[in-house]
Amino acid sequence: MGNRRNNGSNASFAKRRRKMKEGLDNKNPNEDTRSPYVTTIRENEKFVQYYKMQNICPEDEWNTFLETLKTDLPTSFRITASCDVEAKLLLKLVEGVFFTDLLKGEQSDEQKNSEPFCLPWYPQRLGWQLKITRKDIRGSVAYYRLHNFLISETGNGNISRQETVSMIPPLLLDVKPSDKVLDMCAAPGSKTAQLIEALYSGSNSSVPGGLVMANDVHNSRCYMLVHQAKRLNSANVLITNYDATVLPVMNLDENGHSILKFDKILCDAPCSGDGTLRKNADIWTKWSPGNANNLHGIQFRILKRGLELLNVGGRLVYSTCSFNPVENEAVVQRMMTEAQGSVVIINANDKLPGLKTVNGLSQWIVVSKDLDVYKTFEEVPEKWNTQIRPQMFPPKEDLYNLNRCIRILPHHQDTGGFFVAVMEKIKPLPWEASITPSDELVDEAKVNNYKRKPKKRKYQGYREDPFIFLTVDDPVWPEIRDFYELKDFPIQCLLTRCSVGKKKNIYFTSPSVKDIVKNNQDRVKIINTGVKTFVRCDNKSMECNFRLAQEGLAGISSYIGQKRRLKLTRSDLITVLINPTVQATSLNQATKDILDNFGVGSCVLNMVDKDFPVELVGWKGFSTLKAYINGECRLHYLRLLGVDVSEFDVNKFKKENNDDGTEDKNEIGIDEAPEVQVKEELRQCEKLE
Ligand SMILES: C[S@@+](CC[C@H](N)C(=O)[O-])C[C@H]1O[C@@H](n2cnc3c(N)ncnc32)[C@H](O)[C@@H]1O
Repeated sequence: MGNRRNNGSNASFAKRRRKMKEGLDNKNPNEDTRSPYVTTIRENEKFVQYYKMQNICPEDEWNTFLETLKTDLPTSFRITASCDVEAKLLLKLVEGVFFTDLLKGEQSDEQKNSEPFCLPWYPQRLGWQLKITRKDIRGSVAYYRLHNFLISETGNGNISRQETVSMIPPLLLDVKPSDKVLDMCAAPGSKTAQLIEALYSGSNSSVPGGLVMANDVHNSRCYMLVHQAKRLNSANVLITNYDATVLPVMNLDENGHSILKFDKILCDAPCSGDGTLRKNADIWTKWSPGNANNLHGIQFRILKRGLELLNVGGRLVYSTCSFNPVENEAVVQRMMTEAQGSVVIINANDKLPGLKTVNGLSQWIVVSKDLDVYKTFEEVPEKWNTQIRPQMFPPKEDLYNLNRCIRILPHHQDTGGFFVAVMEKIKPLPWEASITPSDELVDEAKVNNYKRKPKKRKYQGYREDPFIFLTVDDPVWPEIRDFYELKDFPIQCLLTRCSVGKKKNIYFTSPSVKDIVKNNQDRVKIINTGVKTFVRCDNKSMECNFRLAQEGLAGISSYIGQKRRLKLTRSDLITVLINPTVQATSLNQATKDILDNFGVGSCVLNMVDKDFPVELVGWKGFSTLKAYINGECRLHYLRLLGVDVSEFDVNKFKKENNDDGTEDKNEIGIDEAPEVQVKEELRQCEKLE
């Protein structure tokens, strides 16, 4: 258990064998030169003593709890819920093609041990767990197809590989399409992705009314959020870079008369992370009770700011991946004391039927980093007074229903550990009652001025380009509007990041996000927003200098007229998806006839099917048609259309064993940018003439 081999896979062995053949390496291939196993120590006496005293786990389960913590974490993933139709089709594939062999019929021992199972509490059967680890999947011949599928669909945002317990907090927030949602400590963003998906799931609009603001204090980690948001192609997301304890309020108008308060807030606080011991085994050696004491203060301040930014009637979920009551119940209790009845803890236990949890604690112990136990703050020696605070101690009686919080223990469902509290704000916080929106801004300005005086703050990370919104008199607008026959288009929702020179990419944001960015970008550090929608492609054969981008198509499709739309049959669409470029003559006669009179350039390819409507960006050449989408997206739609794409799968095990170095993969994807292709066609026509 817990063995890690440094750089010693079969793959590297096979590679070396090949190199030998070529005379590049004169080592004996039969000699195992791999470095020895490095054993990770999964023991910590203080951890055992501490948590036994804390009673986080029933006594008779303690040994199983501890033994489970020492094992590797199984793999889990979930299917993206944004689009119900696609989610159902993907689920059918997962349960069919990928899991049939594992669920029934002939099974190897390897497969028997790794049976996948559906997480009973995850809606619509979209959450899955396998009994084997990610490393096992990567290293298993039986699983290469599933592994390839997961990677391929993850890249395009159709599947998310996410730890099982991490899926819980966003579900408990119960996000609706119209909700304004804040994710305070969001990076790397697996929960943010779930929150974004929830906006779309059940919405009857491709641009829901709500939004997700994802924030993180670390500039570099904010770019992980940009990556997450990009996978989901949402116009309803903005990413900010702030210390969540002083997250500024957002103006909704120029004068600051109206400010943004959120309906749902996720406060997934930074924590000591001992719930992730199965994944991050190095925590075993670093673990100390002092870590939790040091984090309690910031966790409390983040939670407090969250509740300040929450609407009355709104819901906040506080979560950590730590077992420690000092980071969990003690933080919640401290907040409840300050909130003086304006916040209630609601029962998280019955919200996800099938999820096994234990109730939050109402009693716990507070210790020094040396494990000295203190019953009251008065007993704490002065030297620990900055680390151990009076508010960390448990209440004499549980006035706030701390037992309604939940803890997930690893041995109950073969997962990581987690803590969640669901809170609702039922009236303004005591110190909010007399504050008007403009007071909040004035107060904030005072805080900022005060902060700036002693030390000029250095700008952290990249300086972002401004977000420049288009207006009706923008010179590029008429050509875009006319070419795509855009009707009643909210042009004020289009933006660029180019302050000088030609506009390159044009992004689309939802109206709600637009208002926030416009009214705050001068005072708040916004890292990213908008989904790429129009891209400059200077091509003389096309009447407009901007092509459509697949990423933004869903958001603007309803405004696009018929002139640039092409209806395809199912078989036409499959042909276009399989081949990088298709001659019009190889399509259905009716499609070919339409194509004869269809102008060159960017267009929308529609497969009109009541069960599975598909809409893709295409490119009409002089006599050709192609889908202007990436290779993974092609594979995704081919899979959903029921085409067997296994010929495009790379069997890395087989590939490694090919002594001649040949690959077994058929490539799929765009071979050349359509504009290059058109130029080539033009040259060919000129030659013929
Ligand atoms: C537990 S992780 C969040 C995981 C994330 N919610 C997810 O599901 O992918 C905590 C995050 O909080 C961020 N963080 C730490 N201190 C913060 C602060 N004062 N304000 C905002 N974010 C903070 C860290 O950079 C880290 O990304």
